[in-house]
Amino acid sequence: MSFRDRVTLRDAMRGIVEAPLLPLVPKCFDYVGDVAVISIPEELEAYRDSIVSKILSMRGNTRAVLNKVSKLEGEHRVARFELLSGDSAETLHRENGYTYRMDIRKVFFNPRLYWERARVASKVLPGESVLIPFAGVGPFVLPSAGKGAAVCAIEINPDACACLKENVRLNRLEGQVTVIQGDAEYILSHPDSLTNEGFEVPENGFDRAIVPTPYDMDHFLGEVSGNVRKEGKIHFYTFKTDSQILGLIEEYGNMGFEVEFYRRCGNVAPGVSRWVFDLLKK
Ligand SMILES: C[S@@+](CC[C@H](N)C(=O)[O-])C[C@H]1O[C@@H](n2cnc3c(N)ncnc32)[C@H](O)[C@@H]1O
Repeated sequence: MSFRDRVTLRDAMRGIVEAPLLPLVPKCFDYVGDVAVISIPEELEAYRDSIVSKILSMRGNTRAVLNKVSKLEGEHRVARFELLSGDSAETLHRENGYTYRMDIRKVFFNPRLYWERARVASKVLPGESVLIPFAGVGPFVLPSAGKGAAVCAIEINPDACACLKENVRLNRLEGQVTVIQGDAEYILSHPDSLTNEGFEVPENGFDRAIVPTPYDMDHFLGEVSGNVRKEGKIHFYTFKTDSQILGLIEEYGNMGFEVEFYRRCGNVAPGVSRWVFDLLKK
């Protein structure tokens, strides 16, 4: 069956949900491991059970269904969910050859970014030192370590940190990853704290930084840059409208970076997209 032939959830609910409400049924939903994750609009409250039954019938091994009831919230960037089916939302998710244990009710994870993460990991070279602040459960960390880099990962959410440590073990990458729980802004402005945690910072700075920046933390680029060596690389994620991009390229040039590549990696709000910039520090 080709992608075009695939039956969407909305198609599958035709004849079950009354016609005027059908456009409100999401066309698709995500899987994190064997947990299906959907956002059911309030107007479809009366159809929740039938939507859940349909989702469970669409893929045989679905163990739980989560309904996302809020946007990402707070410093940890975690949404609120209702468990509509199943006993637990803890799962093992496979991405780009690595296994991640997590419960997305406690940690941030977006399965749609798998291609972008593979793209960035493909740039990492064996023996590099790589800094990854805002590391989450490790989707940039494990593939970088798997390429033979020495990775320093910083994450503030204790639940995400615990998952990240377990995921490093699960994928047998213990020798190559140092996980530090704490505020990346504080830690990078006090480089001694990296050494105190057992990470040997290269004398001239990291070879590479991968920065999945949360909203409103663009100022963090300066902090990261101070920890990256001259001619080192920074993969910087930021949320912007199309009209802001040209100005941003100029701004990065003025900050002493060469923009080697940039691309949009998904919409996050009307008119606003997540962008990645591959920067070379001059
Ligand atoms: C957008 S998520 C990205 C997570 C992960 N890199 C991924 O792609 O799945 C941002 C992460 O940064 C963490 N975070 C937010 N503020 C932080 C801070 N000041 N220091 C360290 N981590 C922080 C959040 O807990 C969250 O896990």
